[in-house]
Amino acid sequence: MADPLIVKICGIKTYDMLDVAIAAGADMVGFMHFQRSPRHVSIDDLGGLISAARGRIESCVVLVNPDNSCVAEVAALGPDWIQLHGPETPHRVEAIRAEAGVEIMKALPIGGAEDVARVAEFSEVADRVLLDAKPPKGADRPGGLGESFDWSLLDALDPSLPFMLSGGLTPDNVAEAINRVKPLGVDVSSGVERAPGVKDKRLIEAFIRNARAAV
Ligand SMILES: O=C(O)c1ccccc1N[C@@H]1O[C@H](COP(=O)(O)O)[C@@H](O)[C@H]1O
Repeated sequence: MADPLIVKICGIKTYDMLDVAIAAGADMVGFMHFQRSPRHVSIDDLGGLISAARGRIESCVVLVNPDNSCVAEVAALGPDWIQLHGPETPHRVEAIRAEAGVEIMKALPIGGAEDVARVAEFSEVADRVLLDAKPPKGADRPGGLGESFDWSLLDALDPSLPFMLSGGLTPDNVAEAINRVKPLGVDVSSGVERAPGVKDKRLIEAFIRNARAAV
């Protein structure tokens, strides 16, 4: 039997939406810790959200090119995962993984064949890779822009490399994405919001329902 699809709802900021994601059957939630994000959660608030998730759903804190003190501070809160969503090199991912002692998901921007060619080196040093759309030049953040990428680029990927898919997923396109790309899991933020940083219960439920129905 195929592995069950992992569904991650990212950019959760409130206890209500954490409860919604859990009740709707998500496997993971992501909390952003990046000042420029409309989903930014402070260190103080992260602690409470991670504790509220513990034992109910896997939690993941999203960081962008963090320094060692930020990694240590976040790891001490006890999330299941840290997602690295910046320009971290394979060497840096390896160092953070050793330092943090939690599982590491490395997000990689995909905009062309050269980006697909780099996935394998990160698969060796991270516990999981997440493939996201490459942000346009001048974007003020490296993700969470609701932009998708050309999924056919992934045809060139070694089929033995598992990955999660993100970037512009919505309740309307998630089934098509799953059938086309056959990812280990799917990750969404903007596509389940009614405004930047404001999650919508019905969209979260529809996203998870449509993702589960696709497999
Ligand atoms: O959400 C953000 O603002 C963000 C900021 C910096 C790095 C990553 C960010 N979000 C992550 O990007 C992917 C795709 O998001 P979307 O569904 O296209 O909006 C996802 O992992 C977000 O959590």
